[in-house]
Amino acid sequence: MPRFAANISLMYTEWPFVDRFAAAADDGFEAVECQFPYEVPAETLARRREAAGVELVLLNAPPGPAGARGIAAVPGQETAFRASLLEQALPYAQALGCPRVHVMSGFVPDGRERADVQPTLVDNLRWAADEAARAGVTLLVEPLNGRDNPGYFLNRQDHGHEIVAAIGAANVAVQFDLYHAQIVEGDLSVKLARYLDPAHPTKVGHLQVAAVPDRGEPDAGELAWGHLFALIDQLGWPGWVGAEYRPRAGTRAGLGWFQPWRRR
Ligand SMILES: O=C(O)C(=O)[C@@H](O)CO
Ligand SMILES: [Mg+2]
Repeated sequence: MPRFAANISLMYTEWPFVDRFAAAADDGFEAVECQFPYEVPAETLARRREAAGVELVLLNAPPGPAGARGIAAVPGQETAFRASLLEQALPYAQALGCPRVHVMSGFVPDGRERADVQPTLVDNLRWAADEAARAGVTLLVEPLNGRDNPGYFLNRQDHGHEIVAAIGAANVAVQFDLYHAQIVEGDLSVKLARYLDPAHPTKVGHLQVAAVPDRGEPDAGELAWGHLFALIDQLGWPGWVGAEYRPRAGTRAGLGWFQPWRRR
């Protein structure tokens, strides 16, 4: 049965960030994920995570300068990218026992084409994969929809897998967020079956869900959640499914969808 991790950057915002591990644990989550944890010292978060008895299964590398959505595909930002990985993302992952780091590629700079900047992303991630392997971390690239993120470098699942193939490292994979994938390309059942197949040459390292179009709880909107969760189960997905949504009317009020999947 799918194992869900609460995204404590979008859920549990009624609590201060450090209290969200315990709030999620109280609701039966065995794991959480987060976006950018860097405002709180890693040691504080590690203590709070451990006290709550939940795993942290995913965090994001720093997004870069104000307004940026990552810098890994931005030519000229290589030094900043490497520093952010070595000084922030990997130390936080290690302190928190977090095995996955999502590296955001960023926006295609004005006047450039995707093809021009792709080598920057591939080179940065090849270098980063070696560093992450030493820390026992898998790096993820996530296609985001262009309606919420106009100009973002990576939008499609097949492009994510092309990037992972070009990097050619065992610890780089795609973060398959069904919310973004439905908006950009649809055909989710076929794509889940294709990319979660263990025989597929490039891997998915993490799944995420939210309703479309409102990015609320995975219990409404245009996707058939019963079908999708059963399919993820049938396909034998061994990983986590991040509940990365904005609660419509309070986190606890919206947890009805999770009750059949609670394991504690
Ligand atoms: O927006 C998403 O979807 C994510 O997974 C975030 O990590 C990007 O900030
Ligand atoms: Mg996501």
